[in-house]
Amino acid sequence: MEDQNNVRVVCRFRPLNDLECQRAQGLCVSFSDQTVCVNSQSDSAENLKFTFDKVFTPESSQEAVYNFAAKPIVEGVMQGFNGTVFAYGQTSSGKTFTMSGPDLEDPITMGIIPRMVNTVFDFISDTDNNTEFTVKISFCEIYMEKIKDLLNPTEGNLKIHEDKIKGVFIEGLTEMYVSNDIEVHEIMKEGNENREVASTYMNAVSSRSHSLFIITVNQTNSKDFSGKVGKLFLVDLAGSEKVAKTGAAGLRLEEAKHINKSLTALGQVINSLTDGKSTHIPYRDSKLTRVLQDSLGGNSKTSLIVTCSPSPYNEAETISSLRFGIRAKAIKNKPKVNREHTVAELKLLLAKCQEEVEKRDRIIAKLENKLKSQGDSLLDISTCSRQSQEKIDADDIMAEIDELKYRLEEQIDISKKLKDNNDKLLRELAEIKSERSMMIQQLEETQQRTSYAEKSVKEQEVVIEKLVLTKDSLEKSIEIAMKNKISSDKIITEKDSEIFQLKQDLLMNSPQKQRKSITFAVSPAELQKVKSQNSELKKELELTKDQLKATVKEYNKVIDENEILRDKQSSSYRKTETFKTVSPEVVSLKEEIEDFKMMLNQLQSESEVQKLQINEKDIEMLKIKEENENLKKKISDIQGTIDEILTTKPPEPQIPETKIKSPELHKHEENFAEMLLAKEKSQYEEQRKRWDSERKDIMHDLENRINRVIELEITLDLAKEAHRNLEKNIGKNEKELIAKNQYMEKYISKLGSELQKEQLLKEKIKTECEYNEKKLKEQLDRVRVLEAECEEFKKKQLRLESRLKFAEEEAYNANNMRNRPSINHGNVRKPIKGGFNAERLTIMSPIAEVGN
Ligand SMILES: Nc1ncnc2c1ncn2[C@@H]1O[C@H](COP(=O)(O)OP(=O)(O)OP(=O)(O)O)[C@@H](O)[C@H]1O
Repeated sequence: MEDQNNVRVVCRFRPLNDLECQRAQGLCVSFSDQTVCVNSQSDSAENLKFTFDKVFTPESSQEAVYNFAAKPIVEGVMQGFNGTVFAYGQTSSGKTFTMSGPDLEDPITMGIIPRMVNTVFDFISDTDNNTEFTVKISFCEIYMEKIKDLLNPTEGNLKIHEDKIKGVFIEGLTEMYVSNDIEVHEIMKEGNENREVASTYMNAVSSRSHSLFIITVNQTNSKDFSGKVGKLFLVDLAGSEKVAKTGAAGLRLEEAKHINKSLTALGQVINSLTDGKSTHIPYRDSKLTRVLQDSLGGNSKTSLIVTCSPSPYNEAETISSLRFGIRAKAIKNKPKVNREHTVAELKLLLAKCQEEVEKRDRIIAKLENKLKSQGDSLLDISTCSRQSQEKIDADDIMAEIDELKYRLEEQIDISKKLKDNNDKLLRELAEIKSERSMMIQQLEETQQRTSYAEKSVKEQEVVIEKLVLTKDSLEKSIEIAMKNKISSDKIITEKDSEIFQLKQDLLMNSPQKQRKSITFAVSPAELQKVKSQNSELKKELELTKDQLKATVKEYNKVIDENEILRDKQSSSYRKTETFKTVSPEVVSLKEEIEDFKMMLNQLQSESEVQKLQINEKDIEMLKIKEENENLKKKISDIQGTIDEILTTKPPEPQIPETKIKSPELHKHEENFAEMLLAKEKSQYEEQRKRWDSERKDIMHDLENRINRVIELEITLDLAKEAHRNLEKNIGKNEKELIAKNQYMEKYISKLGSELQKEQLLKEKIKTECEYNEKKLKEQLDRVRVLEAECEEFKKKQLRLESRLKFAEEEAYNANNMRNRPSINHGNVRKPIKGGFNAERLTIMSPIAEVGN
């Protein structure tokens, strides 16, 4: 039964919402039964008219929409056709409202899907009990080009496949057997909770994916074992949206891009299907079009509900949706009943054929016998004609028998194949079972290892925490030690400079100033004071040094002068000697005395100057005692010489014996000589007195100087002692500091090495941790893989079990064709016999098992 069938397209307008009421006044559309007229608000645009199979106004009920747009489709499904109902429209136009409705169980507001489910079960309950039904449901969504199983959300990226028997299908999609509408509602609710929805400016609960609700109805007639299967696709498309209006950003924007892209692909498929010239239909451009391949231009009865907003605010989107609907209306599908030839049905057919063959064989045999008994002569024309007629019949029958034989052979082949397949499946099942037990064992081992690894990771984490704490405290200690070291270094440097300064001062400074006891631990103010004192002492020392130099210079000068004086004295002495020996030369002697006097005067004046100079310069002498003694000795020599000179009587002038002097002349000469002598004597006395006083002064000065020298020597000794003490103290402190420093350095190096060790340990633990984490991750991944595999195996096993049971059932059915007892396969399949009306809403069976 094949027919060309256009896609039924209806259009539904929803009431205005709050946003639209705020944005614009009134409606932009007017309706008739099948026509929508868009009264464009913009001056440039002309009014547009669109004709559909039906137009539903904002006042239209859910039931009305269902009855027109969906009920015929579900009725077709119950006859073995494939059916599709899908809703298309801009975001917030009412697709979900139309397909699901706000309440699945509210008879007024429930949408197309729950109504269809009701229709399916109504149909089953209204059918006589010779037909057995199984109803399976699947629920998935296409979100960002990935197919997610809403009944098993762990399956997030299912693949689409196609084969000759099944057509296009989603591999691995969960199919649940259901036996009543309440179960379906429960499963739907569960699936809806897994859907991707989000709030946008346009819709508080906007679907961000295309959802597909699939109902598969299998029916088998228990009389003729004929079977048929109808598949119903109920599609709630995601809404096309203008990003500016919905305010989509980030993930919402990505979703919007995918939604719009797949809807464009849908539009292109519809264009290609309807333009009359395309040879290629781009079904593979998106998952949506690929899944809906049969619904669009294929083996399906399809209804499209275009949902629209009547507001001028959404005029452009409404026009676009209406255009889409108009194009879709032109799609022609080729729906056909999906018959299923069960083994039982075929065997029944075969048995019938065999019966017929046997019957015919019997007739032929009878005829042949008759022929033989009557002989060839009895054959007349009429017999011939009857025979020929019978022969024709027989030929037909033989042909039919041949065909039946051929079909029988085919069925035997199929049965054989099924048996082989069954055996293979059994073997697979056994393998899977053993594999599964191995995997469970592996899983247990892995879990054990994982728990060990977790435990060791925890322990290591504790160790790391402790180490981190130790490291922190060590770092703090090091910090403190470093600070101490820095301050110690600073103190050492200060002390070094102080020591150096003090050493310098000690070398240069006057001991007097250093009498003060110098302690090591001086305050900065004291230090400053000491420094200033030191500089003063230094200055004083410099001055003293200069004075000493000057004194030495003067001393040398005095010595030189004394030398001159002695030379002069000796020359005077030599002259006196000459005077004694040469009395006749009195005149020249007088002259010489005059010279001498002058010289003495000069000496006197020079001595005066010297005295003045000595008095003026308060020079301190740094001379060792020997030099003083020498000075004293020299002075005493001078003194001796002077005394000698003074005590020595001048030689009496010798009168040459050859020349006889007169007594008056002689007396006169004697008087003159005495006078001269007295004068000279008084002069000598005077000079001696002066020299005495000078000597006294010098002696006094010398004594002072000696005292000063002694004093300086004492000060020097004290200073030396203080220096020694200081050195001792400094040495002691220095030693302490050095020891302290060494200790600190040792401590720091120890801490450093400990820290290094800790860091190495930490690094080691870190790498171990990383390694363990990696291992753990690997193990977890492995566990996950194993779990997934296990899950997969479980599923496979279930599928195999169900297939096996199905095959067993089929085999059993085949063996008990005529007297078939009813089999209840528990939770694998849920065969529902037609006419179960009384039980329908009262029995709440457990959610059916997965099947494929
Ligand atoms: N015919 C209607 N009567 C009353 N309210 C409606 C109707 N159609 C839609 N609504 C309301 O409009 C809002 C948006 O509807 P819905 O969520 O079904 O839009 P949608 O097309 O599925 O949007 P999206 O594409 O964003 O998922 C909902 O609050 C819904 O209840």
